[in-house]
Amino acid sequence: MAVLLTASQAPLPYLSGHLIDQVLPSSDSNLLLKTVLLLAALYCSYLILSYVNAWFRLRVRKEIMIEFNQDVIKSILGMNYNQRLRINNGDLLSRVTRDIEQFEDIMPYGLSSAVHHIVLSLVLLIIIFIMNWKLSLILLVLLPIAVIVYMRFDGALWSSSKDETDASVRKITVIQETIEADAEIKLYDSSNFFLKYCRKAVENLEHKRLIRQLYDTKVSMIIMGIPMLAMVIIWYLGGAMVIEEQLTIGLIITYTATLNLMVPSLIRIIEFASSIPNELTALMRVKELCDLAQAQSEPVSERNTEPSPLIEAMELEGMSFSYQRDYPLFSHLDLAFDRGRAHLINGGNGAGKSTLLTILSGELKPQSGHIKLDTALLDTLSNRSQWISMVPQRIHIISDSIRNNVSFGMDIEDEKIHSALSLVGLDNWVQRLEQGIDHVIKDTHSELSGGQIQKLGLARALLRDTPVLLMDEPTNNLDSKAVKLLIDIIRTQKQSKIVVIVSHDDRLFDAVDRVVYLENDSSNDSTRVTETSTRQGK
Ligand SMILES: Nc1ncnc2c1ncn2[C@@H]1O[C@H](COP(=O)(O)OP(=O)(O)OP(=O)(O)O)[C@@H](O)[C@H]1O
Repeated sequence: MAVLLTASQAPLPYLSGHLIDQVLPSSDSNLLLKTVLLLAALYCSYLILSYVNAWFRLRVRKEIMIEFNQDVIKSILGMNYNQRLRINNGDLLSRVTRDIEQFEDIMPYGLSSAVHHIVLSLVLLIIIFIMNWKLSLILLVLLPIAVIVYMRFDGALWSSSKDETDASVRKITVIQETIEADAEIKLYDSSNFFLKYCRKAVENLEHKRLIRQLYDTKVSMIIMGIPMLAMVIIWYLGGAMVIEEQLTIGLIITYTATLNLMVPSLIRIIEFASSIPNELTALMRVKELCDLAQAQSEPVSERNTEPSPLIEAMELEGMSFSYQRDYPLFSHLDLAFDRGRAHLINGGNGAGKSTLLTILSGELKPQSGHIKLDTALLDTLSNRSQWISMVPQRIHIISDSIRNNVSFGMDIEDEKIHSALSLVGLDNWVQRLEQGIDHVIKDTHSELSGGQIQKLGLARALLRDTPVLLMDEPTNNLDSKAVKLLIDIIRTQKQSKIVVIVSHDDRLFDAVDRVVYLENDSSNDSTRVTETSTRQGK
């Protein structure tokens, strides 16, 4: 369809020249006016055709890009924690967001645009060749020169724009780091150092920007200059041919109109050709990511009998795990957590507490051993979220309503959301908001306090009401009133659930029944459970 539309646009310059040639010899000014009006109508129809063509291509692109982005997100979500660790989450994020925008030209929309320009240029060339091959040869010689010059500048433009992007990312990072380190900058009186640090980044960016904009100007001069040169040559040679009666004025008009149509198309074709290597690299990187997700997402082989909702115990059997091949963090660890007690995991920094909790949640897979919920193996359960909920150390708030932040995809009645919010002490805050739980958190960084974020994460986990509740440093950012609420929550929850908490906070000791100490074993570098104390929780 797009090719047909394009091909129908190409004879326009010829038609205009031909009509002028019919009119001029008659010296009839009325006929001239009519012909010019007819030409104006033809040009209008050309513009309308161009619009329809673009509309058609954009519709196709919309459908394809929605599906494509969905597939990429699905692949990313299909990755398990271990795969993400291998790729490195930060890298994953920047790779996908940058790459996915980069290869639009080689997606069908971009391809159809390239095909449009190639077809248009080819048909135009064929028509003018049929009209006069001598003059067309001049165009054929000039155009490759234009292409070579343009590509020379386009390459430089591309690398300078890349330099500018890098410099811009660096500047943002520096400013972000300065904001984040604010307290320490003031504490260590290092404002001057940071001012210099920022100045250097901005100077670098501005320098790169200057170079790029100068290149930009040169390129646009060339883009304008080459067709102008071609036009002058056509007028001179064509004029001479008109004097010798080898050519008509209408044909010169045809040539200039052809040139005007062809130059933008040729530039687009060159841009397309020069961007292909980068776009292919971006596409391959996204494909590699999707393949990795598909190849490594371990299929749930044998489905196990699901445990009863009232799980008695969660057990680790001979569990070994290491982030780096030769440095095992856990070696053949056996550990059990039973229902009716709150278990606190304590120990030094880096002992592996958060890792252990992530393994218990099923997010991180140990290299060997099993995690069992009663007799059922955790990694064979069809729906982990039905059994386990977790308050992680870093809670992610999305720019959406409080309702969606707490329900997080669950279809749940307002009443339950309100009662979870009230359990964690957020009810007064929500009541003060005009929209209540429908209040949209626009700026997740500045609108909420650290404590509110922590409480939202807690409400999110409690709402799930699963037989296993895991919490990683749940007292983070909580004031003493909120810690008391949390202690009440732990005492209530442990009656019907397995509650495992990782914390350094002494205030939680009274709320738990058992403390498991993790300690680094210097003899083999792995972690061992050095003490398991049973205490009387209240
Ligand atoms: N993604 C990772 N890649 C490689 N090593 C990691 C990763 N996450 C944690 N580690 C390492 O594993 C060890 C245990 O980390 P973990 O965060 O589980 O300790 P922790 O006991 O929770 O520490 P803290 O009390 O400081 O929070 C540390 O040596 C840490 O450097």
